[in-house]
Amino acid sequence: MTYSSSRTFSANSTDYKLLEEVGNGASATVYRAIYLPNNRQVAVKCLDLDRINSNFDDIRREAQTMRLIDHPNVVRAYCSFVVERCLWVVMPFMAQGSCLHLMKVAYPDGFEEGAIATVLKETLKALAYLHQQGHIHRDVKAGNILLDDNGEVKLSDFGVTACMFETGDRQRSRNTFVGTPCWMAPEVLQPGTGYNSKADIWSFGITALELAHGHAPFSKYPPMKVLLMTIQNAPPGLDYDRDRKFSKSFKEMVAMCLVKDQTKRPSVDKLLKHSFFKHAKPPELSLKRLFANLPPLWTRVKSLQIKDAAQLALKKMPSAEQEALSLSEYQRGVSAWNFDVDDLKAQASLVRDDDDIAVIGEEFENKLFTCDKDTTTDSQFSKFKMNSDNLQQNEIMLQVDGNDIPQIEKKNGLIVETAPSILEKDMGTSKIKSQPFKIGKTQSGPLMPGRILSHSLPERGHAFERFENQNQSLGVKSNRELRQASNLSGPLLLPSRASANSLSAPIRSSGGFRDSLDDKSKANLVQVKGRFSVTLENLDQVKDLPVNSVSCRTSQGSSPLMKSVSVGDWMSDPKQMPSGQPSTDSANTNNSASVLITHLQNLFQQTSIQQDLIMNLLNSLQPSEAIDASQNGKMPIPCSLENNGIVDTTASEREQFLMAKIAELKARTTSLSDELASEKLKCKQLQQQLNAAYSQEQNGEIVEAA
Ligand SMILES: Nc1ncnc2c1ncn2[C@@H]1O[C@H](COP(=O)(O)OP(=O)(O)OP(=O)(O)O)[C@@H](O)[C@H]1O
Repeated sequence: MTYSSSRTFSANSTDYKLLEEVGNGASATVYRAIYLPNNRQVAVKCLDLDRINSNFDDIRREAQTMRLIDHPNVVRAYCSFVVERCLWVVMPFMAQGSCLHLMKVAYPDGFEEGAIATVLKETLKALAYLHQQGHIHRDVKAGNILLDDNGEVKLSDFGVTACMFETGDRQRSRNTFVGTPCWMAPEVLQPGTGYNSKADIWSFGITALELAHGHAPFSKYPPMKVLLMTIQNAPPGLDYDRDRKFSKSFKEMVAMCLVKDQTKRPSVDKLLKHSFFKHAKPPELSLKRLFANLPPLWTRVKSLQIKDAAQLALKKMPSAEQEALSLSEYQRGVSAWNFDVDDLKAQASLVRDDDDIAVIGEEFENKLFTCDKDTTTDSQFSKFKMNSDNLQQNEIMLQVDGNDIPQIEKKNGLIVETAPSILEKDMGTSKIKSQPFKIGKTQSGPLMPGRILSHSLPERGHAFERFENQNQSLGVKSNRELRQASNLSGPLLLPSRASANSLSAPIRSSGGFRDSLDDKSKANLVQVKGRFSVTLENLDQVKDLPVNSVSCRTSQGSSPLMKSVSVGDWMSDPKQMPSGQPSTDSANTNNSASVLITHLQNLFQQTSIQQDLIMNLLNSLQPSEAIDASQNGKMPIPCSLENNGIVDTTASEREQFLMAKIAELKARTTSLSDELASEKLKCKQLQQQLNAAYSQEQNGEIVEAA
């Protein structure tokens, strides 16, 4: 494939001498080069065909488009041809590189207003030309605004440019999804909306902010979060206080571009008439001084690369440090009694699957965000990897679904947090009318095996509240209401054992379930205390636990996320208990005292932890929360029903009901706490006795040996 717009340049790679690298993009490396036949300096952009998503037709279109471009403010392609697995595009060399590069090197906080006005005005001229020709650039950003030695400004990179006239006017509103998240207009991010050249105006506004601050708004966030923020948040702009140094007309011009409704954005021609551009100086006067004292472009690029490499090396921490970080994150999650929803959001935002990306906006609450190691880039997934690697085959999934509360799951069978409660399901149906509080059926029941101990539910309620406050516009409110219903009045449910790191191996829920224990479990029974039975069948597991550590909170190398949701998960389902350990009787004196001591030490620790957990739960279950929630209109009426008046229960009844449930839950938790306290005491005494027995036994052995 060869396209040449000028006879001056051949499509023969041997005619070009590639010199220094002057830029590196997502899909290409750009070199300064010499065209040997006439010794002219050019830039050669080498697009790695294996790295780019576009198919051959797209690439050909790109080359064709560039070839036809002819405007002083647009970088044109002299010619393009394929060399091995690369497409070479020969262009004019822009000796000062991009505005982004310049900011990185010398203006980290952005340019001053005069320079910005000039750069933007020249860029607008380029856009005016492109739009006139029927093109949408779709990738307007500081990295694509190039500067030459004389201050000339050119818009470059047609990697994602599409020609609106390709297949007639119908293509004016395209439904494809390409570009760079930070600069992308809301309508581009929302599938099915369709967009047109006004998308470039939004990107232009973002570029204005980028030039003013040195970075684009939201640039520190991962892509998915940027998408969400672009759709959900008010448009970014120049701040009255923070951006005091900028003129009112600049602020006004930016605000005009960054209007979410694309039809309300000005055209390029209208923008060019804005007062902000009226006094913009010509480039040679305004821009040359920006790079007057800087070394040549390639030297700057090189030193930037070295700096970046050094930073990258710093980030690549040894595994011990990673573990320490993992530990600290884990402790943070546990001590705060929640998992940080912002973290979850951040992780949800690491989604790479385009299908998932394209499900934002109005449909948000019905969509699934999947964090998948396989479909996420290494850097994006680094945190996840760090967290989940230690859980071996398990992956974590965050779901946001219309019917389900956000769920954390480990794939491959080990469930950390499962499907929504019966209540949540039921409340979404018309059954609600006759059984508005079906939860009552379960809330006072026994500890349920195989389900979740929602030890952090109140906190999670708050956490999700934060999350949902940000998502009100997306209609997630109804989900919160459903969730809170279960949070406040749901049964105290015990989960399956989530992982080997679960803190409560030796304690099993029994109580009313004692009879249901299988024979083997009964044989292993050491002690029944209230709702709990202590068996010896987990002795091996218990031995694995660090004897002198405070708790599994300090165990290293596990997922903070997983732990923060799994701490306090209690083994409760006899069927799910690991079996195969030798059956032992509680009175079996064949067990050596040392093993029992170890066991009891661990038991003691476990009990302390459980007690801590319960105390925390108690502390977090303040009735005032429920009152607050009800006053804020957050009580559990599903939106769909609330609006059409099917639900006839008044707010105060619900409030009373939930208050009663809280009180009940609190009472049950208190009793559990008491039981644990007494268990703890008992363990301590047993331990002392066994310590004494052990030392006696040792003394006896020594005497015997003597
Ligand atoms: N003609 C040119 N002259 C000088 N430098 C250039 C030229 N073209 C590109 N560069 C430099 O190379 C960098 C990367 O180029 P370009 O943006 O075309 O690559 P890309 O892979 O398409 O990037 P992205 O997809 O991230 O926009 C630019 O930011 C700029 O600094």
